[in-house]
Amino acid sequence: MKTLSYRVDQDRIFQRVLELAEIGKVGETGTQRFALTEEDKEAQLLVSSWMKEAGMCVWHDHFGNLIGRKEGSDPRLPVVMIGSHIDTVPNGGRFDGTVGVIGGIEVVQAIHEAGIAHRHPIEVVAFCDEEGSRFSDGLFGSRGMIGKVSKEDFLLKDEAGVTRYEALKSFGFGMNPDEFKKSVRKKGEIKVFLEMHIEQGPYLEQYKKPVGIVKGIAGPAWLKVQLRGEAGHAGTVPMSLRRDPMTGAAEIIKKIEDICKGDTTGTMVGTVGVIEAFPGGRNVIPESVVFTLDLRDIDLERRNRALQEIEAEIREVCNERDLNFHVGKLQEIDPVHCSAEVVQSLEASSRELNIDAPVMISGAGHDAMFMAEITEMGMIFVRCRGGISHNPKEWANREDIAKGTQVLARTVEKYI
Ligand SMILES: CSCC[C@H](NC(N)=O)C(=O)O
Ligand SMILES: [Mn+2]
Repeated sequence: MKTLSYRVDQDRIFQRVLELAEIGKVGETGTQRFALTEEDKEAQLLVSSWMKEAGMCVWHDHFGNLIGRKEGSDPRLPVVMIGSHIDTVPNGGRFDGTVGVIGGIEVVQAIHEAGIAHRHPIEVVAFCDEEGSRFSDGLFGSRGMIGKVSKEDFLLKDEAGVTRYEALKSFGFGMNPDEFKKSVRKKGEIKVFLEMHIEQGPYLEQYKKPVGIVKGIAGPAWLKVQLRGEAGHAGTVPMSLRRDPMTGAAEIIKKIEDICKGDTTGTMVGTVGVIEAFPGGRNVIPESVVFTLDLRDIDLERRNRALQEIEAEIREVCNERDLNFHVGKLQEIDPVHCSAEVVQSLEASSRELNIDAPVMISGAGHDAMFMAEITEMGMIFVRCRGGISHNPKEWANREDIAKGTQVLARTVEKYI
């Protein structure tokens, strides 16, 4: 069946992924592009040029989302939207997010170059600040697009003390956070949201499949735990007299690992990615220690029970060690299920293309989680080597990315 999927240019996709990765390059194969930075601006200009080449008009909404739109025969019809992100984690890889934006542009470019008529408008979105690397809460652009961003979200500060509001206000491209309400999309405005993304886990490689179809996305809870004891001289204070928040943190972090490892389903994961000590002297018992916790599960009840267990452990360890503590919630996102109808449509597209794509769960979070609140949502996964992600070693091969884009194209064809 000669469908749009045959027009996907795998070399053009792969070259664009590698070209984009040169912006914010770290070492040989790493990338670091935090939201609303100079690197992000350079990347947005490059991606905008590809969107225009694909026949789209391009603009930024007031949440900093980069949007390309190709009109159909009836502009009043709801949008067929494809999206992901181009911002990264610190010292990240080259494929996380970019594969979905570049793959989406490729689908529209194939339609444009083939002169394929379609009724619905198509939009490709590079969502702002998906990773939350700069302002410590993620999925900002997609949360904003569905109207779930508060004024406080604009006041979050980066390490230099710059607020997200100031970063948006000064980024250019006509965006203005004072008018963010104008950029909110309502239920009914979008017919379907599709996101293609590297799996960022080992499942597809383990089962030797190039592509997967997502049926559910685990929900992340992000916490900031602060422990306070008493600073002292590393050489003179006997161990029995110390109120050391670092050893308290070590005991708590080990208990977090035990709680997560104790989950027999294997879907509960907990990560302490950042830990800082004040004042941070090698011969000073710290006065305070701050660490982050990223706790996820596909089952909301199980995740919240684990959170309660962890908070009880924090209380117990701090009582025993005479430490003060504060647990702050940075973000809590519920797990979501993908639209059954879209999952079936993606499965049918894979079958029609003779691609054996298993249905699976996503441990990583995605912009699709929030888009599911206002429209039917589906996700396509692309195999990545060793399941490695959030790491300069991240890699997906051009054939697998092309297969994922073909499934995306075949499915988009059914909706436009
Ligand atoms: C929950 S906000 C951060 C989203 C990020 N997403 C990906 N795909 O890496 C993650 O899963 O860590
Ligand atoms: Mn990521």
